[in-house]
Amino acid sequence: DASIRCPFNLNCTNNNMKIIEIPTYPVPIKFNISDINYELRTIKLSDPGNCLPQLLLDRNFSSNFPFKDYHSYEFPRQFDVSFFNCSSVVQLIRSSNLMQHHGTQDIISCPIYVVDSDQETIVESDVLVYCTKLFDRVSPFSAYSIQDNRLLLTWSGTNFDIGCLKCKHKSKKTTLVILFSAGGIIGSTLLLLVLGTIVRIYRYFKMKGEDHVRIENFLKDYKALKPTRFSYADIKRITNKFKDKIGEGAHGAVYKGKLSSQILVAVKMLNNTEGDGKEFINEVGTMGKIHHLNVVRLLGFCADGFYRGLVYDLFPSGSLQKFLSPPNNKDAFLGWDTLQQIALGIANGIEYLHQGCDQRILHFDINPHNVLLDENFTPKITDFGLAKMCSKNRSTVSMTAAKGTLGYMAPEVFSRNFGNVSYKSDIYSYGMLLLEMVAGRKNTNTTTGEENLQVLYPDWIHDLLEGGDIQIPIDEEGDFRIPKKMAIVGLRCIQWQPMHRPSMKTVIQMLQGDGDKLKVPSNPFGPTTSTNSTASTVTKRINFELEVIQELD
Ligand SMILES: Nc1ncnc2c1ncn2[C@@H]1O[C@H](COP(=O)(O)OP(=O)(O)OP(=O)(O)O)[C@@H](O)[C@H]1O
Repeated sequence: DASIRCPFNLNCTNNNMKIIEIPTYPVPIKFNISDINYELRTIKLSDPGNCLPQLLLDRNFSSNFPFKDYHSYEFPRQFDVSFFNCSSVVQLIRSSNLMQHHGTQDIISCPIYVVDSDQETIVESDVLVYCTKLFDRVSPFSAYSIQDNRLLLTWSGTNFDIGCLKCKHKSKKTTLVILFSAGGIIGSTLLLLVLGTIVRIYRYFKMKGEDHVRIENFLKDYKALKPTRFSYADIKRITNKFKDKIGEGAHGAVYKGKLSSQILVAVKMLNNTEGDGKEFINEVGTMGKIHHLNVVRLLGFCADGFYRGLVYDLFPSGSLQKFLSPPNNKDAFLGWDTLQQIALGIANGIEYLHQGCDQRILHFDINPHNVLLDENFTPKITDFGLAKMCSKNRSTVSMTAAKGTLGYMAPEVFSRNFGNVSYKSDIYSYGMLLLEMVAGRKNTNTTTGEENLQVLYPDWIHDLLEGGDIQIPIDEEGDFRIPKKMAIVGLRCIQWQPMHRPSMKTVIQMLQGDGDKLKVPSNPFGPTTSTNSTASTVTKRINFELEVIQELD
């Protein structure tokens, strides 16, 4: 009766064995049926693998188990049994050559032994000399039945009858006719279903695969985003004992190195005698938070005793300074399109520092040494030792010391007479950098010796813009539009009054436009101004004390 759920399945094997499959946890259990006696209501079961204890070892029998042990008198009766692992016996017997005498083949194929838990010894023959107890169990079968591989079970309720029948096969012809008529429809439906399922499974695993890759990449990036702390020993290993020096800055030497992940890095070791570590804290604190295409990534740092180091991505092309080519050096000239892209990249980086983070970051040392270029000439702003974080709501910052590099330092940073220190001070430095990119040379006069360098107002730019005879690097196309645009933007950025300088957002818009409508700002020194009439002072980065300026814009 289809409405009655059968608590077991019966099957026949090819060699006429009757198999009963009964649900158990975690997988169903299968027995051979050796005999059924309807008068006594007994069924004899055995393990096809001839190792019933092993078969029962991992199974749990629910209360719905359809049979009970014939040896039990009340229902439901449970037996306390103990399982033993006697596999070590086999080795013992093997080594003592007792195996053949005692026919130990059965023991080898079935090393698990079951006894009633209250039985004191399990040694029944001299074959079993040593076993390890596995565990005690409550079992629906007695130890005696299990160990004999013969379960004699009984049932309550209606009788059932089983036997193995030979299935009659229909003739091939009939089968073909049926197959052709019904199979046409069913087959195509099935085919569609199968195809649909395959596509779904494929999509599912593809999506899962993509998810997995996405998560892995995210975790990798997330890990990489946080700067790692290295010990001095790590740094020595990374730089191969400081073997390859690639440069020297005001605060220490820079070495080439390699992380274990094969990533090439630049390691800047700060002079440990210098300062109170403020620049180090500044750089790690600021750069650890910044992630932008146009800002160098701080991969890690070292603060180990007196040693302080910073680990960055390596940019083998070096700094932008190397690519500021004088007009007569055509080989070093990058071309105006590339220079414009570099200018835009730096502007984007500064805009991000000014607007893109929770707090506004003022760099205070934008200059061509502090812009590194990757292999695609993508600029990366670096050197955050002088950077300052401030609230975006405040337009000005207080400052106890002038800081920056001369030639790029805004007048208000140099002297309070020129106005308030603010994000506009970075705009000034950027403007100077732009003009140097146009001219292919520095806006400082080195002819008077290093100790007496002069900062020049680039009034030659006005000559250029007014069509004067001024030398700038020339492209193959001889197109002056880009250098002209960059020059006008540069001039607007270096206005003396911070309020007359544009924001980085405007700078980016101006650089992205074709520049036709850009107005040239007036020359603050007038047409008669000599290049030597502007402020001059020492060239190195200066850091002398000034009054605290608490200005409001
Ligand atoms: N991440 C880097 N990849 C490749 N070269 C680098 C890297 N960082 C610095 N350098 C090179 O190392 C040299 C020294 O750099 P560093 O930033 O210490 O000094 P600087 O910017 O030239 O001067 P200062 O520290 O006074 O501003 C420079 O020539 C620079 O090109």
